[in-house]
Amino acid sequence: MSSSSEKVLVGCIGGSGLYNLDNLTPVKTIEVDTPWGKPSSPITISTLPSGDQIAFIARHGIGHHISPSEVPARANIAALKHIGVQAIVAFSAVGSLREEIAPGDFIIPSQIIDRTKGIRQETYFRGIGVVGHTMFGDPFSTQLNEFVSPRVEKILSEIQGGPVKLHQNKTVVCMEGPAFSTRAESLMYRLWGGDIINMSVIPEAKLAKEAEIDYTLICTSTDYDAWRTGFPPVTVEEVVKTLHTNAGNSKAVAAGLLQDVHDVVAAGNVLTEAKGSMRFSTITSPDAQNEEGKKKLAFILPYFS
Ligand SMILES: CSC[C@H]1O[C@H](OP(=O)(O)O)[C@H](O)[C@@H]1O
Ligand SMILES: Nc1ncnc2[nH]cnc12
Repeated sequence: MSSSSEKVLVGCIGGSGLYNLDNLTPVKTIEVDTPWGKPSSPITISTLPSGDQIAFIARHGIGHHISPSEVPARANIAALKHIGVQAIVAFSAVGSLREEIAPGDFIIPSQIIDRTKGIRQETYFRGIGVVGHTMFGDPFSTQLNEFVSPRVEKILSEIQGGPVKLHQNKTVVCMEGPAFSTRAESLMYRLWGGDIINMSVIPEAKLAKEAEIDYTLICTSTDYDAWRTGFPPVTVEEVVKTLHTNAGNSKAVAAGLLQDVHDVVAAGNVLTEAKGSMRFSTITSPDAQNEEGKKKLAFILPYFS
């Protein structure tokens, strides 16, 4: 446990069912305006028992009024980066494409198949006169995934009402929604190698890469989507059945994990890949970079100022 500091190094994004971390101690909410608009919700700053602070955003807004295609992901990621966040632990409710991933299980994916439809604002590098191509072969922070996985596994093995199973190194399909998949699509995703499905990891993970933030996604399974013959396809009613238990378990995981994540970020010698990575992804020569575009980028990447 570290000594308390004022810096907010770690952000948490809550998904369906996870609209607050009320098992931590909230100290204030802050409104951050970004060049890409306002985040989904005010940012709640809470303290961990050590006194260290973490930042929380509800992806769909408090009360869940923002549909997956309309989440202001650029503002969410930019606001967190701007207040100092270097690592994000995000949560997501997902459907299972595999028999062995049961409702209630946790999953930490390592790969993504993007099935969004091009209607989301998925990059900071468009229309600004600065061209950047981020590395996305490993869409999550491999270093942060490696750091959190054993810790989440331990927390889930000891959790009240548990143990709860953790699956690692899985592939998440991100669909556009808001309607759920057809049976044919669900079967196709299985053939493609998809293990779980949601509507939110794209563009969140991509934008975190562009903002040089280590990003990991902790998923909770709520249903078997639409691929199982002889069973009805997923409905919101079915998702909601496990959402409450999953949210409780996610809060316990967050409480048990975030101090360690804060400490490893503060140590500065383990999560080494993200910082400075976009310097090498920008192909526009410095003298050709648009000044207004650079100003916008400097909100998240100060070396553009
Ligand atoms: C309520 S079912 C579909 C909805 O749930 C997931 O949300 P989140 O990833 O924010 O937990 C999924 O991505 C869809 O947005
Ligand atoms: N079956 C499903 N498809 C897409 N997103 C989901 N979130 C939870 N269950 C889902």
